[in-house]
Amino acid sequence: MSLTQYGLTNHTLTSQRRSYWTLCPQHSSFGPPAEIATKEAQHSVDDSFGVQQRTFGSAAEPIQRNPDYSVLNSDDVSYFKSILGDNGVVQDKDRVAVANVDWMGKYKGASQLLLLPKSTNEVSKVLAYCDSRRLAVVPQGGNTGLVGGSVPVHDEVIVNLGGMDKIISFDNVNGILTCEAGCVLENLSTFVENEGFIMPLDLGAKGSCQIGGNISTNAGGLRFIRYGSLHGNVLGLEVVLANGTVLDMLTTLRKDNTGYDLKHLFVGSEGSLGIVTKVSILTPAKLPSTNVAFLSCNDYMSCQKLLLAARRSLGEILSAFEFMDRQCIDLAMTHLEGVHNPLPVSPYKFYVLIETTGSDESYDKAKLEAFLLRSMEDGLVADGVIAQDISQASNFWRIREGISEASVKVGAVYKYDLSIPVEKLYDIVEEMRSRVGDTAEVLGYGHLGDGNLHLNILSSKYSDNILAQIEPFVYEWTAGHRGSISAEHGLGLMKAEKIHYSKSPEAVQLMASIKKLMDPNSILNPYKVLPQSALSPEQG
Ligand SMILES: O=C(O)CC[C@@H](O)C(=O)O
Ligand SMILES: [Zn+2]
Repeated sequence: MSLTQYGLTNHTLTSQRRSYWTLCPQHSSFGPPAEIATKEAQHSVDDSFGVQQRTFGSAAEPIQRNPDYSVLNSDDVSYFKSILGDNGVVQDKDRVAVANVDWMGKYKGASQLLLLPKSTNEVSKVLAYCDSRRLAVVPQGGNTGLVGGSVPVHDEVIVNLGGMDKIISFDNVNGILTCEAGCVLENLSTFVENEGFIMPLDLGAKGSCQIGGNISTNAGGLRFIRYGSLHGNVLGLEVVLANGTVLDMLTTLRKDNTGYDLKHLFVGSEGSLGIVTKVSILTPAKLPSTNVAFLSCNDYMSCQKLLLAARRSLGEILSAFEFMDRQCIDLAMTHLEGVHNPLPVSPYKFYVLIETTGSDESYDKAKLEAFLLRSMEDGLVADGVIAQDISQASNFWRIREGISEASVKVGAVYKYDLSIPVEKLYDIVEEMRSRVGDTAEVLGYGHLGDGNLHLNILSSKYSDNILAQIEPFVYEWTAGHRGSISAEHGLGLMKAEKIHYSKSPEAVQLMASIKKLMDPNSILNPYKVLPQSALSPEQG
């Protein structure tokens, strides 16, 4: 038995990951890619503003607009212009339309106003005003989310942070970056790499997503297995609260046990408690040797065993362990340009991408090669290839990172982002396949090393029938296995009413109390994260 392509050249694969979701050319620092934004309109029910929209992928009836919110008027617009200037207040229908819709074309609001603040002070003035007028606000970063969290549901004012994109400082002794929230992740990556460091997170949307949005959604991504979550890597934040108060928690200290660590409230609360305006984040040292292998396995049990073996054999140099089923590879080959299957000889059931990153090139290579040969001898790996150069490594990553992008090209996609104990993780994919039969294609992939499954169900168009096969089954099954219905994408609009599948009534009630304390007029990102019933005035 041997690897299809075996042996590494002297290439060191350091910056092999390119960005696949690019900046929106029209708006340079925010919004989904323009071609996606245009295509999105095909799925929307109604393109006109001010009409209640129905969003797809949720079995629930459309959420009614809360009549307690004020309706935007011309005095409001004049006030915003006095704070942000004419360029910071966008009413142009085409530009607002881009910000109203998520990149999948699934969630679409009816806002008539997009605000582009350039400083914390401007965000503070905008929020203080909106709070006093009770105008609802949706904070927005790169708008690459998957749960409808970053677009309005009705006529909320959109506050996009893309204009706040300055790097404030970099401590190159400790690797601590301080920057504004609107910095695009890929730009930060390039910046810190030039200083000899890397960002602790990496995701397919890096070319558009912004660090403030990453923090607000507690984005996980491809480096989680090695560097852990943003709760660990974010050292400090500056946040503007709903009433305009600026909360300065922008510490760069590694250790600080003075009272409650409030920053954690804003990591993952999806802009519902405040708007993140500045960030300090720990960046790990960039290591000189990176290797990427693309492998196939005949069954899911082998993938699991391979993960355990990788943890044991590769230890600290393991930096990614991603898996995808055959359906994902087929999808990627059909819809992504310029990629090829590195293992085309026979179709396997599962594919695994393993990356190692370390400081000793010959040691790292030898370790990975020995591990792969042993895994083949043990029957865990059916076939495999180690990237010989940067372009091969890019191709491997392009396949894995491109699945999400390819999935929206089919027509309709129902996306679920689940944490499930690894030994059960693929069971739900198979059960889902037998439920939907040939009415939809079911894909399973994700961050196996973190127990995070991305379950995508694809069909040519959205249908209530298919949705009824999926929900509530997917949530009940996950809850029954003590999993999480949102591993890394957040709850947004899609799952706000489903939180009870993963959190106890007491926990939801405490969250609602925190929300009411911090945003008593409920202006920040309404209809998202928490169920409407928990936030009603009668509750608490
Ligand atoms: O689109 C999805 O379902 C997953 C997106 C992203 O989290 C990924 O890991 O590729
Ligand atoms: Zn993911």
